[in-house]
Amino acid sequence: MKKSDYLKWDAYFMGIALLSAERSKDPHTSVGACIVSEDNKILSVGYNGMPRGCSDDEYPWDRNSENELDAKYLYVCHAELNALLNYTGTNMTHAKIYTTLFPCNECTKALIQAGISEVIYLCDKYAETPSVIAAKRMMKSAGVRYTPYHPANKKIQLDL
Ligand SMILES: O=c1ccn([C@H]2C[C@H](O)[C@@H](COP(=O)(O)O)O2)c(=O)[nH]1
Ligand SMILES: [Zn+2]
Repeated sequence: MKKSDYLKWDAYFMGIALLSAERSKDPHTSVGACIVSEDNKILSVGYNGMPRGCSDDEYPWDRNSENELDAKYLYVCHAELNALLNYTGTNMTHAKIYTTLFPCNECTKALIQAGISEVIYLCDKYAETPSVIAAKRMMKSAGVRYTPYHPANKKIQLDL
């Protein structure tokens, strides 16, 4: 008889998003994303980080700074956008994205334009912000479903 405690698709893909988030250098919020085709093939992954050529050590990771130029927000490339940009194929129509944080309005615009049809998210801690409210509005208009991830109550320990 086959084993029954194998990793189900949703947990597998959210697990990959969580593992990708571990690559982030953001000390406050690490985000990971995994884009999956409708037939459950992984198309791309991403995490939030500084753009290529912009050193993690030189650019700021602060949240609040008197000068906007000394905070991370103007520079950091979001996980969902990185996942889109890391895709080397040609067709994302009907693909899903698993993300550890609900996408902001800017990522949402790009996800919609790329043809993503569903967003599965782990955390929605910025739900009350205009960015996420606008993101949900656009997703509704564009027919992009957004679904909270239902925890599988499965613990995986990786000894790396
Ligand atoms: O759609 C999103 C929204 C945010 N992020 C990243 C951008 C930042 O690195 C963090 C948010 O930092 P806070 O300190 O929690 O404000 O999350 C993202 O990747 N995708
Ligand atoms: Zn974003």
